Amino acid sequence: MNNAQISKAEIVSETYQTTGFPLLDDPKMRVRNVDVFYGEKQAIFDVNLDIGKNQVISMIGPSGCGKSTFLRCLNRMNDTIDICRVEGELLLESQNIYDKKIDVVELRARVGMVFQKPNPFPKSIYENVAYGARIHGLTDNKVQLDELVEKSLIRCGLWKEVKDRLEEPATGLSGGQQQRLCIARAIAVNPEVILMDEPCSALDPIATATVEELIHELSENFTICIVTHSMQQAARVSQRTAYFHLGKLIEVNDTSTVFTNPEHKLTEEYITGRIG
Ligand SMILES: Nc1ncnc2c1ncn2[C@@H]1O[C@H](COP(=O)(O)OP(=O)(O)OP(=O)(O)O)[C@@H](O)[C@H]1O
Repeated sequence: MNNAQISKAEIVSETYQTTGFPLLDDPKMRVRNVDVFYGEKQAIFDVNLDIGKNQVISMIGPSGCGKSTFLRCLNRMNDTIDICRVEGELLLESQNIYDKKIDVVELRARVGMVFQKPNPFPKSIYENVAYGARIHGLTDNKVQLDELVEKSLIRCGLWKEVKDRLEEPATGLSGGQQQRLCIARAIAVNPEVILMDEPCSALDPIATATVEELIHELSENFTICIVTHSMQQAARVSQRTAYFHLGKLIEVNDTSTVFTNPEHKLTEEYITGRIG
């Protein structure tokens, strides 16, 4: 066992009684005592959370409560912000993703990310999907790469719409198509977890419905963490919901429980519209 791993005994010895928060059997990711700082200012306070395998978990809460900051911890995207410092333990399976030995490029292939605004590369539709597979050496030849591009686009429901224009610039697609292309790009490298930061906020209701359906389908094979401002969206797409307030994780539970029978007064105030 190297330093990047915590022992099985340590994990097994955790219980709701010793931790004070709900634990899952065999979670995909474990977050323990995580604090995040921007310079002197603390944005996340002692967050503990288990993220279930092949589940969708939503992060909700008022603007500025730290949802995106927390999401970005899960694939070390915060490393790209100079003044940001993350403390605590974040495990993917049993590997500490903040260990010095971790290759961040590899980590971000395992824990992919889809952003608020669709951000295709200024390249062709084909190249957008093929790019990651190429840099990670996932295919041996052009035929395999073509197959991977096709499979990824089919999984995102985009193949029929783009198969005759694969060499055209991705920026020529509609916003909703671009976002599905970004999801195809993320899944082409076969990630285990996909992080989505308000993936539908720039989309119209029809494109939103398509992406939500896609999230539902993808959750059969991937673990998905989604930040959303829309409680309806959280209710539609996720099995679990985490409510954040002023940098603290106030409550995490089955989505239906959070929305119908929240444990904490702050959660109730938020879902009933008294905190905005
Ligand atoms: N790059 C940064 N530098 C300094 N402070 C930041 C930075 N990014 C976020 N913050 C601060 O961290 C806190 C949490 O912000 P964050 O964007 O994570 O919240 P959020 O819940 O995702 O908000 P929103 O719903 O408005 O997107 C806020 O006080 C914000 O001002």
